[in-house]
Amino acid sequence: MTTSNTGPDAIDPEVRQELERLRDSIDNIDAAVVHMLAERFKATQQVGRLKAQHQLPPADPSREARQIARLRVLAENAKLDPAFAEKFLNFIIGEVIRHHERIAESTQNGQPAHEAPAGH
Ligand SMILES: C=C(O[C@@H]1C=C(C(=O)O)C=C[C@H]1O)C(=O)O
Repeated sequence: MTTSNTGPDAIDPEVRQELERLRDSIDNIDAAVVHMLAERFKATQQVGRLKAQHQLPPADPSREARQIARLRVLAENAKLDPAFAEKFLNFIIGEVIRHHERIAESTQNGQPAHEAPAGH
């Protein structure tokens, strides 16, 4: 990235200060999102191991439908686009199901369900 319309020289100092303040806030929110996602994946990995040990299927579409309905209401109340919230949750759930499939495979192969970081 050699060109940018937010380079320090081009911006009024007051505008730059406001931009920095907002970006600090965005950075804090992004950090919180990462930490919350890490906690969520820790919980879903445990669900995956439990399902594998008891031969339960990796995906549970009825649970997903309830989560999506609930999240859409939460999003609407929070003035967040419910379609975006649904897409975001589906993206995460898709990754969780892939993890559960992998845990089930390795459990069937006699390997202990190991503690790989989520997404690996
Ligand atoms: C975590 C679970 O497994 C899957 C993943 C889900 C999720 O990430 O919220 C929800 C339902 C399942 O398809 C579960 O069954 O609770």
